[in-house]
Amino acid sequence: MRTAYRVEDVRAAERALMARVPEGALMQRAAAGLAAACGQLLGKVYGARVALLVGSGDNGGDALYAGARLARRGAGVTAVLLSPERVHGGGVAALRGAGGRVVDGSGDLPGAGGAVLRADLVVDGIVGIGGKGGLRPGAAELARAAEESGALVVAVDLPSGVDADTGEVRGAAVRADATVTFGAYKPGLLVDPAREYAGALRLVDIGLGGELSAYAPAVEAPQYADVARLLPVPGGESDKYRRGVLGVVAGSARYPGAAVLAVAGALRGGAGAVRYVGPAADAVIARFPEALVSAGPVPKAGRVQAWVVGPGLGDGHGDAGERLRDVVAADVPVLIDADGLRLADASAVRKRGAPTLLTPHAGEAAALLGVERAEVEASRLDAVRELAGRYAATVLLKGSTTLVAGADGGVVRVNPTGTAWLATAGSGDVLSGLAGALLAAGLGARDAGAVGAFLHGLAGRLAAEGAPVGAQDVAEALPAAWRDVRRG
Ligand SMILES: NC(=O)C1=CN([C@@H]2O[C@H](COP(=O)(O)OP(=O)(O)OC[C@H]3O[C@@H](n4cnc5c(N)ncnc54)[C@H](OP(=O)(O)O)[C@@H]3O)[C@@H](O)[C@H]2O)[C@@H](O)CC1
Ligand SMILES: [K+]
Repeated sequence: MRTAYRVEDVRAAERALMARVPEGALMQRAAAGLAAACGQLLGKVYGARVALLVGSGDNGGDALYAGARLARRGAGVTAVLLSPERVHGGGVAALRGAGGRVVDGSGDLPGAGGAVLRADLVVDGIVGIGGKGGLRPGAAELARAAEESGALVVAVDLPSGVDADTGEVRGAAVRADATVTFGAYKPGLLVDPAREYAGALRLVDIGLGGELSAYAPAVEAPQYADVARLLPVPGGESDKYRRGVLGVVAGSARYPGAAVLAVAGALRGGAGAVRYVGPAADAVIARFPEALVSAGPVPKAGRVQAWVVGPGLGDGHGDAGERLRDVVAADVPVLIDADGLRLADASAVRKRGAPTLLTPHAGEAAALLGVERAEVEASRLDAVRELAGRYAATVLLKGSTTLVAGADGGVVRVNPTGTAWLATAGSGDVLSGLAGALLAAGLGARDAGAVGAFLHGLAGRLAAEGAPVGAQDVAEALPAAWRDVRRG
């Protein structure tokens, strides 16, 4: 797992560690890691033009000490100070001692902007975990100059202007090609919209690991090995029931395709068998003769270990409402998606005894929360936690960084395999069948959501290879995604 910790926990761990190491040692470790990363990105340090954007806190101190190291290796380094009267004194002295230049960036001074515009590399040390809100005007102007310069931009600890804990970007922020972060990832580096500003991530070990083990991460991103451990690979004793039989209530006369895609996601995603219940039975059986289909009712469908309900149900007219109620009342894990989210009775969902997994996209989450879609997109971590609490359910919030939160308020999983090519009609139906198959195989709701999102993202990438794909292609690529994960 790639783990990210809350700022207050990082700070507490730093305090504990600082009490045991010489003064300034942590900043020197940070600066050494930062300078090494900058050197690698530049390729050739000697003769490179480097501009440091230096704020008044320790984030600026890191930039100054790293700048001094680059200057000693022959780079031409200019520090632009946003508040010359409140700057890290030791850092300025070190830079000057190494032959670096210092200019006043607090006013409208041509020297400051010029240094940024001419730079090969801009180091963003405006603000780190001490930041509040979007960048202030002077800092925002320098961030714009950095973007216009075409230089490589390396953020120190965090891109300045993004919220470390929530991933929110409320106002101007630095857009970095790479972010060198210290001690631990911060949640905002893994979650959009902030993640998009961070570029490639590099973690510098400053010795915080032991102290941090006292805290639980706020966010974690599963890696290949984590997902491989959770894959329900059949053994010698497996039969279709042991692998998991999934019931699917999806599709309508108007939207039969949603049923076909959900069943495709389940069968390609590892279900031992799928029982489809609803009006799209003919369409399902025509495409998947291995599916067991019936028109209903749900209680007569036969034994299943989990249900998926919702994709393509439409407005809930006819028997659809009854099928939905029966599934919500079932004593097995249930995944509710799409129209099912809108139509399900919230109090019946909350009262369920077996695990529940809700899989809204931002628009659906916004409707459930009674806020604008843009608000959910701006504040995805808050939104997914809030929904999970309200529904006493596990919630998978789809999007560029898909999130999975449990009702217990614990660590939120973020999926690292997403791709914009997955933003295509029916792709969510495939995910619901896939994650439902994982529930039926016995994974808990958080694991089923996280593993489903990981495989779905990977399948999307494999199917797309940089070109458009349809949802069926994504379903067809699921076995390849499985193989990829098992190979590591
Ligand atoms: N502790 C450690 O062991 C280690 C810490 N390390 C480093 O220290 C960093 C944390 O340093 P920090 O606490 O000094 O805060 P920091 O991020 O520099 O920001 C505070 C300054 O920013 C300003 N400011 C705030 N909001 C702003 C805005 N929107 N736009 C513009 N300015 C804004 C704010 O101004 P003020 O509100 O005071 O006027 C204040 O002056 C951390 O990220 C890491 O890089 C490493 O060396 C490893 C060891
Ligand atoms: K920064």
